Amino acid sequence: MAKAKKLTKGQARQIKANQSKKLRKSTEKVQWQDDELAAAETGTVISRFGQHADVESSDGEIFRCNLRRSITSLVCGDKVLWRKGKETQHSISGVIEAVHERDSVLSRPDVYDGVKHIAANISQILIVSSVLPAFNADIIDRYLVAAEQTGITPVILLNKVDLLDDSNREAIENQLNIYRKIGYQVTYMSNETGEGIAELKLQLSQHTSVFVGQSGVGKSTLTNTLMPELGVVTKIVSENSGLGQHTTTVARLYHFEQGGDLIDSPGIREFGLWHLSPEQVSNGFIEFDEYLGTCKFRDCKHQNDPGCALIAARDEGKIFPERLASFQKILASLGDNTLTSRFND
Ligand SMILES: Nc1nc2c(ncn2[C@@H]2O[C@H](COP(=O)(O)OP(=O)(O)OP(=O)(O)O)[C@@H](O)[C@H]2O)c(=O)[nH]1
Ligand SMILES: [Zn+2]
Repeated sequence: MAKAKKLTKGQARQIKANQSKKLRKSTEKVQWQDDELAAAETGTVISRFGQHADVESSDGEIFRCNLRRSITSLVCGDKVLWRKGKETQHSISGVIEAVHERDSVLSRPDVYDGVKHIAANISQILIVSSVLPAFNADIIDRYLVAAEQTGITPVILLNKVDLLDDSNREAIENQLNIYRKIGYQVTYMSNETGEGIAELKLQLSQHTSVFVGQSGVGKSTLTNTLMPELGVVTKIVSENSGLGQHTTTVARLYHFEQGGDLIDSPGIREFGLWHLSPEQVSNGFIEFDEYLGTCKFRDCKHQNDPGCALIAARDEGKIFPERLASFQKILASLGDNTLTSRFND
């Protein structure tokens, strides 16, 4: 397990730099008055809408808040210092004063800002795969790369195991065993039979999680299985906010009954299909770490290049051929944007 959690030095540095930048920004600009400081409470942003955000107080009440102008970045999952307003105006009942340092942040490329943050303080990314649509290790690898880049622990779920049969079982199990050997946790489950659901509930408690994975693997069904009351909650928030449909497109944090939180939005579900750089792809294959940088040529493309350390490692049985093939395929696909272009516009 330890291996799956490991950050490359570059990733750790980047995360640290981003975090201290963020903290500096949020503390520098806030001029605290003593009475304001005394009245400030800690809360969690459960949803962000334009200039407003819904903050959940420590006792579980939800307050719609304005943001201090000094706050430059605020997303679902952020821990904040906030104050109740003196009176409620236009359903606004508080002010967010400052944002706590983030443990992690999910981001996506953005044409205007370079990078757009979408959710903070996630501690676990669950990559959902399934038997139908057909199990696809290349897509899992893309999600793993994206997850490793954030420093958040990825876990692999195989959903719809009720559809495993003699025609597909062996191939899928072999592939998933590769991930286990690399150090990833893999859970088999089914919304249909309930297999693995109890195990999954345990896995979700103590964490703020997101479900990612290609369309049709069963993310919505799974969310409903775990949170049958979710439909009701979404409806209440939509009605109160007056923002109607928009509320379902922004990220929102939900609590699991048995403990643990889920942050969900269509944007988050597509995480991992966004553009990746060759460096991110290399760092995302964690078991390649010790071989990277040791190829004969510095600009080795790891395809058919002479003296490629990755190819040598594969030939010596030190890395799985399936993973190297997948790595090569992802690298080769970075030029053609068929998978990423619709998320980059
Ligand atoms: N046999 C079987 N079918 C399932 C299971 N879980 C979900 N499904 C079915 O798979 C289909 C797709 O499920 P969704 O939950 O909509 O998938 P999704 O990942 O949310 O898809 P998007 O919303 O497009 O991202 C639905 O018809 C579900 O009923 C399962 O465990 N077994
Ligand atoms: Zn190489």
